[in-house]
Amino acid sequence: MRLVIAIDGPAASGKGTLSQKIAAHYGLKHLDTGLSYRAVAKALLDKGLTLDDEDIAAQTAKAVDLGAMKREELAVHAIGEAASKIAVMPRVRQALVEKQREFASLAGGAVLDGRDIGTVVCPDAPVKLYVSASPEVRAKRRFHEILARGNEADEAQILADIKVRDERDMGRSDSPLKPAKDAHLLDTSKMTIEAAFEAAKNIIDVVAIKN
Ligand SMILES: Nc1ncnc2c1ncn2[C@@H]1O[C@H](COP(=O)(O)OP(=O)(O)O)[C@@H](O)[C@H]1O
Ligand SMILES: Nc1ccn([C@@H]2O[C@H](COP(=O)(O)OP(=O)(O)O)[C@@H](O)[C@H]2O)c(=O)n1
Repeated sequence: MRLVIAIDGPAASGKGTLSQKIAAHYGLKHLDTGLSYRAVAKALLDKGLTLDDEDIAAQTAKAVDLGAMKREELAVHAIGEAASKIAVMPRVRQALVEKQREFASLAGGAVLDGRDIGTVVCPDAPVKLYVSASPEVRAKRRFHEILARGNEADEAQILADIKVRDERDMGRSDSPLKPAKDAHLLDTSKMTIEAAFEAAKNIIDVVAIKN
């Protein structure tokens, strides 16, 4: 069966963790589309280039190789912030969405996670999940994630940054973050990773049986 699973949600809601578990369980490839926006931002920052020139950002986006993106290099907090700034640019999105759709058309199906997978990248996906959690819970998760990597972090600052990023991601005119009309909503605020995975599996299995 060719199963495409679209997973969207705000920063640190747990969509990446859930996507990896779902991909492993169903034997599907996984693409974290956030990394592609982060790769553009990092390339610009590394070269000391401005984040607000759409021509330069779009050229950089065209050169992104989805197969070469490394989470360890791109998971830095500041790169996430910069990514959401270049992600408002339509021509950056166009270049990256083209590559993401190509990935989604992989023979055996795939799991993609991001902000616009169910609404723009794969609007025909048979399974769409919208993963959320309160800003406070998400800030705490990201805070512990940074500490676990051996780095220092300020939880209040992370919460403030998450709120600004939510506003930017939900408020932009091109492909704003929102649940697709046919998305299943999964609020993980009070769920463990395992409980969120079980809830997602129950939703996906119903679709998988029908197909
Ligand atoms: N349901 C959950 N309960 C507790 N921690 C979680 C849960 N889901 C994810 N996490 C943790 O929260 C952090 C952010 O999760 P991640 O999957 O990277 O979020 P996103 O991809 O939405 O940014 C990670 O450290 C992850 O282990
Ligand atoms: N499909 C996507 C994925 C990410 N993005 C942008 O890229 C930024 C970083 O995404 P990410 O998924 O890596 O961020 P986290 O949720 O891991 O913090 C987001 O804040 C969005 O602005 C997007 O616009 N569309």
